[in-house]
Amino acid sequence: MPSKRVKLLPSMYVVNSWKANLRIYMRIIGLLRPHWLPSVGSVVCLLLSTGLSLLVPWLLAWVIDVGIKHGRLGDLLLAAGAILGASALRGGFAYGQGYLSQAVSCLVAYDLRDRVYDHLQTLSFSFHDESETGQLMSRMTVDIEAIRVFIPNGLLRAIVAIATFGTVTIILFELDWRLALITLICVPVLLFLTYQVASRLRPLWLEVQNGAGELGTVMQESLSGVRVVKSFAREDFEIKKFDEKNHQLRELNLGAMRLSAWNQPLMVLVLNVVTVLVVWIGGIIVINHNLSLGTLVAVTQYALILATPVRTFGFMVTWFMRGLSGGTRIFDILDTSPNITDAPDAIALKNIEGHVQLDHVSFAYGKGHEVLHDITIEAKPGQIIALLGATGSGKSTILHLLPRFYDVTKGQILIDGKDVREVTQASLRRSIGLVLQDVFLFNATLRENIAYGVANATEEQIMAAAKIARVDDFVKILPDGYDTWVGERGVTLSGGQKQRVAIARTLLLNPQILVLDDSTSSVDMETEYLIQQALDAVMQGRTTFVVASRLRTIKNADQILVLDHGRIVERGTHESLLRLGGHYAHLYDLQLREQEEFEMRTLSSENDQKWEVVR
Ligand SMILES: Nc1ncnc2c1ncn2[C@@H]1O[C@H](COP(=O)(O)OP(=O)(O)OP(=O)(O)O)[C@@H](O)[C@H]1O
Repeated sequence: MPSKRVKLLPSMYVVNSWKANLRIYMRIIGLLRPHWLPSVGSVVCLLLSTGLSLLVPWLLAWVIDVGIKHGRLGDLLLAAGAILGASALRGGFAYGQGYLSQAVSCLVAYDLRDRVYDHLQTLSFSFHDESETGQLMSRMTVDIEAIRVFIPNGLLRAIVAIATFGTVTIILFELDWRLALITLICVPVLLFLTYQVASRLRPLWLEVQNGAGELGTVMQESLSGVRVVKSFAREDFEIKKFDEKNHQLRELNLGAMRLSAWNQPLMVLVLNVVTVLVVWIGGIIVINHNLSLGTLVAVTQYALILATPVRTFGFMVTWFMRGLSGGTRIFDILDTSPNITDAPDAIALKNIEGHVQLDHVSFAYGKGHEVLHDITIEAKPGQIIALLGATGSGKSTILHLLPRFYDVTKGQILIDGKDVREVTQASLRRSIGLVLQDVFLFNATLRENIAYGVANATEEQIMAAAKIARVDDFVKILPDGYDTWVGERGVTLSGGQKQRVAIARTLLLNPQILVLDDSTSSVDMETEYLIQQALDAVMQGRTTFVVASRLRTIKNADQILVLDHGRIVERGTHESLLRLGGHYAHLYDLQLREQEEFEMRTLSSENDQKWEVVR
C-alpha cells in the first residue's frame, strides 16, 4: 500500500532558529495560563524547598565554627533541630511541588488534546487529503506527552537550576570570593556542553517523533486494511514493512539516548573536578589560616548542591528538546487554518426549494491541474441529474463541490440563487444529503448509526427512515434488532446492508438536495433491487445529483450529463441521447444494454408465469 507523503507540515523537517524555538517555548508556557494558580503554587513550593536545602550548609558551617569550636553543646542541638526542621519542611514543599507540577502538566495535556482534536474537526478536506492518519494520531499522543513531561521535567527543573545557581553564586561570593570563582569555572563549561548536546539532540528527537508517526501510519494502514492484506496473502510484506520502520525508530531512539546518556556523566565529571579543586585550594587557604573550616565545608556542600540540578541537566536538555519537537509538530497543526471557512456575513440556508446551479465552474485540487472545466448545470427543484462518464472524468468531484468540501477555482455554485460561499457550512450541509459509494459506519448500534446526523431524532422518525430505506427487512432477523453493534466501519454488515443504513441515515436528515454516488455496485441482483427501491423512495420530491450506473436511475433522470476529461460533452434525456448516437450511446452499448436486456427477460418471464396462472 503506498503511503502518502506528508506535505502538510514542511517545517517539521526544518531545525528552527533560536528565536523560533524560543517562541515555541513561550507558547508552551502560555498553555499554563488557564492553570496559573497551581502553576504559581508549584513554583513557590519549588523555590521554598530549594531555599531550605540551601540553609543546611550554612547551618553546618555555623555548627563547626561556633558550636564545635567553642564546645557549645546547646548550639549543636539547636543546629541539629534546625537541620531536621528544614529537611522536614523541604520534604513537604517538594511533595507540593511534585504534585502540583504533575497535575498542571496533566491539565495542559488534556487541554491540548481537546484543542488539537477540535481543530482537526474544523480542517478542510484538502488538509485531510494530504495528512496521514498515523502521523496525526502520533501527534495526539506522543507529541502531547512530550509537551506534558517537558513541564515538570524540563521547565520546572530549569527554574530549580537557575534559582539554585543564582542563589549559590551569591552565597559563595559572600563566603569566599576565591572559592566562588573556582566553583563557577564550571558554568561556561557546562553551558558549552549543554549547547553542543542540545543542538545535536533537537534534530534527533524531531526524527524520533516523525519516525513514531510513520510507524503509526504503517500500523494504522495495515490494521484498517487487514482484509486486503489477508486476501492478497501479504502478511509477510506488512510484517517486513513494520519491522523496517520499527527498526529505524529503535536506532533513532538509541542514538538520541546515547547522546543524552553521554551528557550526564560529562557534566558530573566537570562538577567533581571543581569539587576537588575547591577542597584542594580551599584546604591550602584554611591551613594558611585565611579561611575557617566551617566555611570550607559550607563551600564544598554548596558545590555538591550545584551537582543536583547538574546531574539532571542531561535529562533536562532531553526534555527541552523533546518538548520543542513536540511543540513544533502540535503548533503546526493548530496554526493550519481551514481553507474553507464561513464568510463573516454568512447566512443560514433555510427552507430551500432545491434550485441548484453550477455556473461556469472550473476546479483544481490544491495546486494540481484543473480537473473540471467550465461546467454549467441547472437543476430545477425536484429534478434528477444523472452524471455519467469514464472513470476519472470528474463525476465525484462535482458532487464534492456541492456541499463545499472544496471551493471552486472559477465560476460559482448557487442554491436557490445564493452562492454556497455566502451561506454557513453547517446549514449548507444540513440541506444536502450525501450517500457515497464508500459507506462509512461508526462502531455503534444500527439505531445510533441511522440517527447520526440528527441528534434529537425520535424513535418513530428513525423507524420510518429505516422502513423506507429497506433497513427494516434485514434488521427483523437480527437477534438484537436495531441495538445490533455494527463493528468498526460496519464490518458485520454486508455491502448492500451498509448502503441501506447509509440511505436511512441521509433520509432522516430530510435534505432538500440529495447527492448520491452510486457509480459502482458490488451487490447481487436482489440487493440491487432493494437498494434501488430505497433510492427511488429517497429521491422523491428532492433535487438529486447522482453518479449513476443503474439503468433505471438513468432513465428516471430529467437530465443526463456525460462527462469526459472534466467537461460536459453531452446532455439530454435517455431517448434524446440514444438518438444522438454519441458518447452516451457508446456507454449504453458498453455498460447499460445488458441491464436493459436482463430487465426485458425478467419482465417477459414474469408475464409468461402470469399467463400460465391465467390458463
Ligand atoms: N483528493 C484528490 N486530490 C487530488 N486529485 C484528485 C482527488 N480526488 C480526485 N482527484 C483527481 O480528479 C480527477 C477526477 O476524479 P473523480 O474522482 O471526480 O472522477 P470520477 O469521474 O468520479 O471517477 P470514478 O468513476 O472512478 O469515481 C481524477 O484525475 C483524480 O485523479
